[in-house]
Amino acid sequence: MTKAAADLKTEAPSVTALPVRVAANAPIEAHGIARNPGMKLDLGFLESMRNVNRSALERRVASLTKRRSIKADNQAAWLLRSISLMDLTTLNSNDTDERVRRLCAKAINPLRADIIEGLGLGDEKIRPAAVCVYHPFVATTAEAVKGTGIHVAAVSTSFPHGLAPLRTRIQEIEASVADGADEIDVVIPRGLVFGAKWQELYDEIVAFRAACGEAHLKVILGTGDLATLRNVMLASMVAMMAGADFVKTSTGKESVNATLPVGLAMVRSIRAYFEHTGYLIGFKPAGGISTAKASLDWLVLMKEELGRPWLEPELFRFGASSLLTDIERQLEHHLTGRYSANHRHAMA
Ligand SMILES: O=C[C@H](O)COP(=O)(O)O
Repeated sequence: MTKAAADLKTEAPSVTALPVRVAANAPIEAHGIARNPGMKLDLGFLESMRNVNRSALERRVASLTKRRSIKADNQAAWLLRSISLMDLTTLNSNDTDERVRRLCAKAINPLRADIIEGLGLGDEKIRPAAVCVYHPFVATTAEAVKGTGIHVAAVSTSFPHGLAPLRTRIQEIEASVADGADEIDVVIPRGLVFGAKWQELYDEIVAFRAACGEAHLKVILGTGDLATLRNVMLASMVAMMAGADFVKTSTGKESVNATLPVGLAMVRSIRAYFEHTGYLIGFKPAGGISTAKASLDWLVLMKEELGRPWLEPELFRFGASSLLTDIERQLEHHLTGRYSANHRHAMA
């Protein structure tokens, strides 16, 4: 077994090997993580959330990404982990069933045979956690990944702006679930945050969660639109109180997508919610994460701020359309010392 393959095993904590503090206090079930049931909207708790110190968050991010970088020797294992934490995404106006089928084929076999062999992965299946598509491609995706363990994620609720009537947005969720989506990424109407309409936002997300049924709910905040980090933290908290399984940064369509300081603000909200309720909420940075190095920075942030459980697909995902290409190139470089052209790592 090569070092990368061995590291993959040692770097692969299971949810049964959680840090004591979490295992002792949180409702971790034998077969996974207890689903967040949500709670009543607690405006007093929101009020008690302190103002966010942006420069302190930026300093923390700088120290995490500079001083706690992953050693070169371990990078291959961590990059393999980044693949397994990925929602491999296509959200383009020119998506077609054929493109989506090709993307699913890539998800099922994300690495070239020579890279798998070079890393000594043997039968170890390294695959993205989910394929993420628009509603019209849910059925195609569900059919293409059937039996592989890859989840089917649909962006929903009038993505990316969330401005259709509520009933329409709920029907969209129901339609995606009926077509085979087991994860639903909803967007919030940003105006509800600007207007501090927390009750309305909470009620909408509760309705989204009900429409999801067993499908897991990821709530996209559109953080690049939210103007302040305090808005980001408050919107994250309302989403979790309303029963979100994950909070997600961005649609990939805002002018500013996932940034580490915003991610840190959301991660701190996840910690506050955990301390308040005992429930572990997932985090999905998405939009503009396209380099292997960026993915490692996010993993360092998660490990240092929330701990090992958030390096599992149950609690962490990258939403990314082109990250896999760069990771494959970096793995090839790790093996050969050379970079190949992007076209050798075709996506779809
Ligand atoms: O949810 C995922 C994002 O839309 C993907 O954004 P990206 O194309 O910038 O990777």
